Amino acid sequence: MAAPPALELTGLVKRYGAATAVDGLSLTAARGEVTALLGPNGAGKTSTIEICEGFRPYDGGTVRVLGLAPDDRELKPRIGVMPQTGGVPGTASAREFLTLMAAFHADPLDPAALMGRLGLTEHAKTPYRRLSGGQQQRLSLAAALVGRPELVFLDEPTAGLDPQARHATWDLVTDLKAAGVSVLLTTHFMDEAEKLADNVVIIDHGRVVAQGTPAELTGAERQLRFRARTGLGLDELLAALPAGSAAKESPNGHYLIEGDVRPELLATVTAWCASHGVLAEDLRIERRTLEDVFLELTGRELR
Ligand SMILES: Nc1ncnc2c1ncn2[C@@H]1O[C@H](COP(=O)(O)OP(=O)(O)OP(=O)(O)O)[C@@H](O)[C@H]1O
Repeated sequence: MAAPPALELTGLVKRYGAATAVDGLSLTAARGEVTALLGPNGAGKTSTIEICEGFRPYDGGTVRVLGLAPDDRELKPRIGVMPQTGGVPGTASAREFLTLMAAFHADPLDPAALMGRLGLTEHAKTPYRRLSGGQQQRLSLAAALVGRPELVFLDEPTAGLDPQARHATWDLVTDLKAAGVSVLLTTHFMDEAEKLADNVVIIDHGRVVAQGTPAELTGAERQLRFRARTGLGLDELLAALPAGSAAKESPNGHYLIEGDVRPELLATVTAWCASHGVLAEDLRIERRTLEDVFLELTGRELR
């Protein structure tokens, strides 16, 4: 029988008092893939991931992690968890903490090698509370990986990291995937999701608003975008554009022209703007980004 997916959530509901943080969320994360939960602050990403880790009760739906219930004791040694903050005693050094974590596992990675990989060797004896934010983050990541987990949960693994540490973390996630490890990560950096994820699940208000590979979500077509005052009448512009083009304002003040984006189309748009006294700000031709997808789906910016 085929191994169950890394994660299978159906109709997940989580309430905090009267507020519904996760509102019927369903998703499947395949084994050996990197799945990114992408969404703005408060979308329900942390609640979802903590439910999967077995740290939070939930109010409805079903949750299967490697085919098991999240509170199944058999699951603990098979998953690695990097929380958003905390989890390490302030007085423990990186070496002490990782050695302790390694002792809980049957076949752990070598803590010294892992610290080397994550640039923590120099700080091996420093108490956790004296480490910088980025170093604390990397220690949490090391702790999540030391037990050679089959599935790793990374909650905003690069929040607050400098670009170098960010790229080192990305390399590590790529290596995990190459080693066959399944990864579920949360992020509000769309470039992170685009770079790392096989499967992106865009979440807003506790619901899945879109999911697919980055390429499926963004599509291959080029488009033209600009910002200008709200309420430009687009019918006349559309009439001047080649057949099959589309022009819309969504959300207010953000204009999107879709179609066969060639030099002539750009010239038509800029000429129309000039004749209407419109300064097209941030005019750009590009492929859609996940940020654009989010904006179109929700009418809001991701950050
Ligand atoms: N323990 C709690 N008690 C009450 N409300 C909570 C609690 N934890 C989260 N919430 C609320 O639930 C909603 C979802 O929060 P959650 O942390 O899951 O979102 P998130 O997508 O991870 O956001 P962020 O990117 O800011 O971490 C938010 O409105 C938040 O204020």
